[in-house]
Amino acid sequence: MTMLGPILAQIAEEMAALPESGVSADYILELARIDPDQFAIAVVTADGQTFTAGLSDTAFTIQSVSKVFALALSLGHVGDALWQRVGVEPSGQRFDSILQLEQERGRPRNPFINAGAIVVTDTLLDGCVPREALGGMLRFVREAAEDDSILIDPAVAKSEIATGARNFALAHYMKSHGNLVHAPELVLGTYFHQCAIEMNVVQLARAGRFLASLPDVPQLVSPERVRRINALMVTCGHYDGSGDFAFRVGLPGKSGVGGGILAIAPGRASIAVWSPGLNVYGNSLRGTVALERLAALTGWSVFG
Ligand SMILES: NC(=O)CC[C@H](N)C(=O)O
Repeated sequence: MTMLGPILAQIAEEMAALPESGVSADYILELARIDPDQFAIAVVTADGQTFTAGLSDTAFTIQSVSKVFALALSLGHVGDALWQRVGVEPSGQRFDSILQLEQERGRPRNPFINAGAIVVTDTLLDGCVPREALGGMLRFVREAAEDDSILIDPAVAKSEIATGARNFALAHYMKSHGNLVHAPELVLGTYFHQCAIEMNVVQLARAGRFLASLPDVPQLVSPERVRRINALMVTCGHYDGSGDFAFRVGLPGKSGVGGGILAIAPGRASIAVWSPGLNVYGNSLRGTVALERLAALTGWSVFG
């Protein structure tokens, strides 16, 4: 799409002029001190072109966007057996809620809330130590992005361990129901490091190409699994804000509390946005508005 350059420039300008930018995540100290007004967007299209606007060189931790890559990897390891331990329904609750876990006997609603992602990471530790599991995860995203420079930010992982009491509560609760095989400390150590994978928007958009089924990119997952991951991104990718995101944007998407969002226009483009200020659901405020504008200006909504 030839007009994409000017469209992205226009969106970046509009985002800078928005009266509000939201608040950076406050429960992870390393994220709390990041300026919430920053903004970047990158779009990789089916013909292999990359378009950007804003701070497209600035790296951020992908946080919960990593749940998409972890899910793809886990399905490769354990296949559909995963769905015995994790559901495929939206939770309608905050990303770190413990509420449904007791009612549903330690089986998380879906793989994109924290509890579900912790189970997914547990499966990645079968037969290996955390270092190896993280190595496998990094290899996967590097291969997806065709970029070996992608790394983990250890300071953010460490900072999250320091304030991770809620995630420890979720892990221990699931362990009590037999839905965690490995020790909570090992699973969460791995999970926090996977959340601290650092990328800029170009790297993230490239890493998402396999989900958009773009031609001539590494196809790391079968078409059937790509379809299902996209379905879960629509229904669960933004926690209790998933309905709002589908309504406003109309693309499969996954957000992270670092302010990144990966959005997929199937067959057309892989899109990454970043703006650290969050809305009430804990999803990037300007990132969501930017995607809403992009979908409106391109007509890329999957709902026509
Ligand atoms: N929404 C998110 O991005 C949450 C990820 C974050 N690492 C956490 O576990 O709290």
